[in-house]
Amino acid sequence: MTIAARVGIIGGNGWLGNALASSAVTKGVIDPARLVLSSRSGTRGAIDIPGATWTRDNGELARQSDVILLSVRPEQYPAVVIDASGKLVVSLMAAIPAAIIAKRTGAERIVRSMPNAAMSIGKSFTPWFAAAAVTPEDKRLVQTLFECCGDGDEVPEERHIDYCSGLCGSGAAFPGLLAQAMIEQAVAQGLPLSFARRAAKSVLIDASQLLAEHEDPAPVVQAMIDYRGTTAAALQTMIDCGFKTAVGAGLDAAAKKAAAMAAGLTGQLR
Ligand SMILES: NC(=O)C1=CN([C@@H]2O[C@H](COP(=O)(O)OP(=O)(O)OC[C@H]3O[C@@H](n4cnc5c(N)ncnc54)[C@H](OP(=O)(O)O)[C@@H]3O)[C@@H](O)[C@H]2O)C=CC1
Ligand SMILES: O=C(O)[C@@H]1CCC=N1
Repeated sequence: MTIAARVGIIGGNGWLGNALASSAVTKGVIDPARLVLSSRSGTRGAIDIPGATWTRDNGELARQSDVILLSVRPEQYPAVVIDASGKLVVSLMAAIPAAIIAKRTGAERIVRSMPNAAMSIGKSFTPWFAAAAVTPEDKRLVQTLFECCGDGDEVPEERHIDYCSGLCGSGAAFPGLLAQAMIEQAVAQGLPLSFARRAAKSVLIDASQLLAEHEDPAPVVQAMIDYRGTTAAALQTMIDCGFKTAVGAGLDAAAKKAAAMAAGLTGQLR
């Protein structure tokens, strides 16, 4: 699908906004002549998108766009004042509820999404929630857009997006934490740092592809436990030490942080 609508991205020079814009143009999904990007400072280190229009004026961007993506940080959103009445607004922002976006923009067709940092390498799985007024055609557009940078899927309730702040948005950082823990342990055992880094990254980037062959990771883990060897000992000990509890607490913490960020901004978002 190519997107015929005019698309505007507020925060188009940022990590996610710029990744989405450049992937959509590179894949031929958006014609750069129908793309407007805004920021306060200009392109500033962003990937150049020949043919796209840059502006510092979000009002102008809104006037020139049928679909408006909000890709500023939550704390920057109070300064973004636009009239998007009758338009589709797609938020990439953590924390900010759809009702607040609707009230501030005048739009009824609101989508909230939760990408992750891997959008910059075309590998973000991006869940999205659509408010009641969003049309089936809007939904196809949103899914097409997110497929430019990986994949996506609709979630039935808005609260799932806040939960996905941890599962999907923050989740991209979890393998790094596991790698770091493995490296620190290996170095403590006297292995050279460069060796430990190669070993941990190989496990997390290459060996993890074992999962790609299975829809459900549970049989992969179970097969290792059933083998009753060193891997089973490692896995069971990690589980007994609270691995699953720690993961659950981390996911809950991300969702709670999203709620706290939203509550902290309430006064500024009237
Ligand atoms: N990065 C991530 O891993 C994830 C981020 N998100 C969400 O995505 C959103 C974007 O994040 P990310 O791309 O990382 O953020 P960045 O800080 O990289 O990008 C935000 C951009 O917005 C621009 N900006 C700020 N204020 C305005 C304004 N008033 N008008 C126009 N542009 C403005 C900034 O540029 P300038 O200073 O030049 O104006 C900046 O480059 C956030 O809300 C975040 O919660 C969600 C999931 C994962
Ligand atoms: O860390 C953050 O706040 C952003 C939003 C969700 C994931 N990353």
